[in-house]
Amino acid sequence: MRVKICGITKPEQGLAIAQLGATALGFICVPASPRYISVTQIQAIVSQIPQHIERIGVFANTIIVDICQVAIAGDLTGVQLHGNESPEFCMQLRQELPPGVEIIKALRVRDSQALVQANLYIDCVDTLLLDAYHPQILGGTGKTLDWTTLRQFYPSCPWLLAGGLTPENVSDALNQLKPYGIDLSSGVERAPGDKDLKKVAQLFQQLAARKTLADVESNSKTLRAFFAHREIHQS
Ligand SMILES: O=C(O)c1ccccc1N[C@@H]1O[C@H](COP(=O)(O)O)[C@@H](O)[C@H]1O
Repeated sequence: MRVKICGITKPEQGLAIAQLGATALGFICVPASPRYISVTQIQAIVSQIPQHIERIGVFANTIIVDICQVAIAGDLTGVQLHGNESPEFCMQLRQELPPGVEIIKALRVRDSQALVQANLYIDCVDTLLLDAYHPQILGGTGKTLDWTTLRQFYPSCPWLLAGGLTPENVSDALNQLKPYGIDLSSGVERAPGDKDLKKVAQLFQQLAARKTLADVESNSKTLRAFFAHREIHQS
């Protein structure tokens, strides 16, 4: 599963989080956010982490030329659009970004209308991300989504679940939904931009425990099928 830890501001925390198992690190490029970092700070973090870790810049209502400049200078593998970017904007951005840079469109889910809106983006982005709606704050709110409204959400492109995920509630969320990946920020923090490595470790322990359980279930299913098959052929 893809696991993005967002709002990294310190190189040593970025490296530790990558070593704990994150597949992607997120950098907030939204000046109003308490987690905002400059492209120079992004470069300092990126220089410390292994090349296979995805590097996602988070933008909101930023002009295309500025997104591209940060994507290139920061050696980003993807950009996350967390504002009111239209499908046309995403298509235009695709033309301007270096080839292979992932476009993730975040939708802040206020009601089921947001899920209808998601369909409009499927052909112009690589991945969707669903976050909670907050009237004043764009992201990093710690608010959870109403997961029951997402049970029928099966878009034809990969999607990430975000919004108030924590080591405590991640299992509950994944028992209800089957996203392609998850994205956490404030749920693994001591303060905005200051990640709590103990919480990050707890998160990966939870995910590992779920994987072990799934492996055991799948092995016992295989064994049951094997013995059933043998019984038929021996009788
Ligand atoms: O984290 C921020 O400060 C932020 C600011 C502006 C846009 C997006 C932001 N973060 C994104 O918010 C979600 C969920 O965060 P949380 O887990 O509920 O704290 C995540 O996708 C971040 O990329």
